Amino acid sequence: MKAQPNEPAPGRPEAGSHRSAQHEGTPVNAPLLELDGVAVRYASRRTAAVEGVSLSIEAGRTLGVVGESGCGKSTLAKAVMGLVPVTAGTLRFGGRDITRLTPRQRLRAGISMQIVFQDPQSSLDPRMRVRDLIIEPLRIAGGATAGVAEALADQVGLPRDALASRPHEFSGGQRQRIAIARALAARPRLLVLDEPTSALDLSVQAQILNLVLDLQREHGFAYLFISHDMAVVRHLADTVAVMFRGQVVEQGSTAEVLDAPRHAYTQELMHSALSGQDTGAVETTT
Ligand SMILES: Nc1ncnc2c1ncn2[C@@H]1O[C@H](COP(=O)(O)OP(=O)(O)OP(=O)(O)O)[C@@H](O)[C@H]1O
Repeated sequence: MKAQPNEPAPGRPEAGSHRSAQHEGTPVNAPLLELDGVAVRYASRRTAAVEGVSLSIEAGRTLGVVGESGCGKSTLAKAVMGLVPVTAGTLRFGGRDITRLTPRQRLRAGISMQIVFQDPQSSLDPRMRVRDLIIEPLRIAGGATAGVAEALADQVGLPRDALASRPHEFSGGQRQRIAIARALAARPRLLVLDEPTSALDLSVQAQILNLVLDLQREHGFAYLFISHDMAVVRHLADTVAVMFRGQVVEQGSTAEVLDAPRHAYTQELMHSALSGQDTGAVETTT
C-alpha cells in the first residue's frame, strides 16, 4: 500500500490550516523527510534492528509509526536523527542527502530536526538550569538566544520562573514541556516524538498531546510520531507506518491502515487495541 500524504486524516478537520506549509529550500512537492531502504544493524545483534525502511513525511504533516515493543521504532527514530549510524539506504531532508551527517553537523548546516524522548527524566541533563537546557540547541546552531527561553516557556505553558530551576524540580508533564521547548528552540521543521506521553499520567498525556497538536497548527511542524497507542495515533497522524521485526509491513493514510488493515500483523495490532490488550508488552526480537 502506498502512502497518500495529501489525504486529510479523519477527526482532524482543523488540520487543513497548515497543510500547504512549504518552507524555504524545500522543492515544491518534495517530501520534507524521505527514507529509502534504511537499515540499522547493531554489532551485538544477529539481525538488523531496522531493515529496508522506505517512507516519507511532508512538511506540516504527521506520520505515526506503530508496532510492538522491540520492533525497531526507537532505532528508526534515532537513525532519522543521526544518533545511530545508518548501515544501508539513504535519508533525505528537503531533498538533501543527510545520511552521514551527525546531529551537530545537521544543526550547523541548518537541517533542523529535533527529538523528544519518552522519558524526560533521563533525556534532560539534571545539572543544567531549564533556561540553559532550552536554549542549548540554539547555541549550537549559532542563533541569538536573548528572550528565546521566555518566549518558548510561554509557548509550551511553562511559568517563566521555572527557567531558573533544574528539571528534577518538576513533575513528569512539566519536564516534557521543558523537553518540547528545548526541541523547538532551533526552529525545527521536523520533530521526532518517541512515545512522548507514555511515561505520563492519562490526564497529563492529553495535555501534552493537545500542546503538540496546537504547536503543529501554529507553526506547521512535521512530526514523526512513534507510539504503541493506536487511539493516540489515530488522533494525531495523517499517515501511518506499521513496523514488524524491523520492517515496515504496511503504510498509508491513517484511515486506510487503521480502519481497513491489509496486513495480518496490523489486523492483530488493531484487534489487540480494540480488546484493550497492551501490545507494547509483546517482545518480538529474534
Ligand atoms: N544499542 C543497542 N544495541 C543493541 N541492540 C539494540 C540497541 N538498541 C536497541 N536494540 C535492539 O534492537 C531491537 C529494536 O529495538 P528498539 O528499541 O528500536 O525497538 P522499539 O520498537 O522502539 O521498542 P520499545 O517500544 O520497547 O522502545 C530490539 O531487539 C532491541 O533489543
